Amino acid sequence: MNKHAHIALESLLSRSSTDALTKPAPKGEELETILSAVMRAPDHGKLRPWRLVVVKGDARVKLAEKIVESMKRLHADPDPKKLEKRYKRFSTMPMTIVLGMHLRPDDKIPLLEQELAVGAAGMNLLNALHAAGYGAVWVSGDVAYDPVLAEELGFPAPHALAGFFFVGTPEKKDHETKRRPVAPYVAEWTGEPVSFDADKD
Ligand SMILES: Cc1cc2nc3c(=O)[nH]c(=O)nc-3n(C[C@H](O)[C@H](O)[C@H](O)COP(=O)(O)O)c2cc1C
Repeated sequence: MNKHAHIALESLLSRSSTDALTKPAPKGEELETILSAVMRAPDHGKLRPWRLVVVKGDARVKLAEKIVESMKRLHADPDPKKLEKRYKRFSTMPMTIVLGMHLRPDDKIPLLEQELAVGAAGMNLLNALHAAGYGAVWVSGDVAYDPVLAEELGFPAPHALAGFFFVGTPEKKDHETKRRPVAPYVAEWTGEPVSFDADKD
């Protein structure tokens, strides 16, 4: 394996999520390079259904307020502690990138494939952030499926949100979590239906 392949694989194999994030978050040209990784996501029909919304600085507080409003909309009697926790997370994370989906329900490309392409874009974003030395975590929660919040962020139906990426510098240098072996999730098909050790009780 050549050196570049080794470095790229090491990066893929060592990524793990963290929400223990501090400043700095990427900015300027470095951020643009990282975001460019979404343009390498596989994409049936060249629809490019992913959209990235960068939320930083004072706008974080505005987003946190919208998140709390969404929670109040979705729950008749929301737990004040949960409201406070979510407000704090969204208002203090160094940066949040909202991953939106620009969906075309009438296109010949099935909606699921459009959503899968956005998922692949999200994965590329996480990997690019990690490769550049930043930390991140992809979160959703029911607010991610609130059409009113989606519209407030620029995604009126049929467009929607795929989630929120908290982005920053990992507080712990070695935050990497243990990687599970892949063998239980792999099978070779030789003519009969396969089964996986991962699915055995
Ligand atoms: C679409 C999507 C939504 C997610 N939403 C949440 C969430 O709301 N809260 C959470 O703790 N993890 C959520 N996760 C999982 C984390 O992003 C992360 O993958 C998980 O904590 C495992 O960490 P790892 O990426 O290091 O394996 C979500 C993942 C995906 C793909």
